[in-house]
Amino acid sequence: MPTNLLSWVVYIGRALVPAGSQSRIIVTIRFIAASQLPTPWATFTMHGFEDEATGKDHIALTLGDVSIGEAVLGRVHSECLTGDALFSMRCDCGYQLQEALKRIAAEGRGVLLYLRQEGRGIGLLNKIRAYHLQDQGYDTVEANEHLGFNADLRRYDLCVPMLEHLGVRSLKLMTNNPRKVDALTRDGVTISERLALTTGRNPHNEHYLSTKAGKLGHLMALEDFTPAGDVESRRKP
Ligand SMILES: Nc1nc2c(ncn2[C@@H]2O[C@H](COP(=O)(O)OP(=O)(O)OP(=O)(O)O)[C@@H](O)[C@H]2O)c(=O)[nH]1
Ligand SMILES: [Zn+2]
Repeated sequence: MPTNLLSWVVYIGRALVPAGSQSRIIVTIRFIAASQLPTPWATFTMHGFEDEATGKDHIALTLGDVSIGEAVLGRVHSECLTGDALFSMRCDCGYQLQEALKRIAAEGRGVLLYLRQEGRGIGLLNKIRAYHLQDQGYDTVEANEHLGFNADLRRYDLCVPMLEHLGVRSLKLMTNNPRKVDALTRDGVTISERLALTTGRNPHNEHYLSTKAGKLGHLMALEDFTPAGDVESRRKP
């Protein structure tokens, strides 16, 4: 129900009841505004949303008409400030983000949801604490657990109202993470296909990638990866 010209409620009061629990998480996503976003690969439309429940801002980038019937090439990307913005080679996030945008540009049509759930949901400062432990030999899962967190605290229920707002009905999802596919599907997102996104392997993230495959169930082998380029080539179209 619109409240004013720039800001209207897309979705209110979606109740999620986890199996075996009486707790209810209310998801409230409000569309705020949209603008053009030129990038080296294409000029996307950037749609800004606010999650009233958490106060977090989330973004969708779209290219082409994503509201027509067929499945849309898509990426659901969780924030990684270090990898996405600061060129970190500890993980593969920045490389995946760039590759996803390139593939959407090549297809001429697609959507990327950029979710502000840094550090698999534990936040930036706790991710730095986890990295400190990893510097001492813990792996990415052990570090989270040592800090008292589960390995992955992300949620995907907020994707549904964002995709509904954009008119996207089905995704060809770029991810190596089958648990992300399951979680999205459980939350009501239709995924017609999973497409691997194996890029950015380098000497600093090989152990991290192996742990994701071994402990977090990511469907990838190190041999599948295209190597990371240098910083210059990461920024070129
Ligand atoms: N807690 C923690 N979070 C991390 C670490 N490395 C990356 N992240 C966060 O992990 C999230 C990305 O998750 P990944 O496990 O890399 O990948 P995914 O999203 O599950 O799967 P893909 O779709 O294949 O990328 C981002 O929010 C990063 O900030 C780490 O060592 N510890
Ligand atoms: Zn990362």
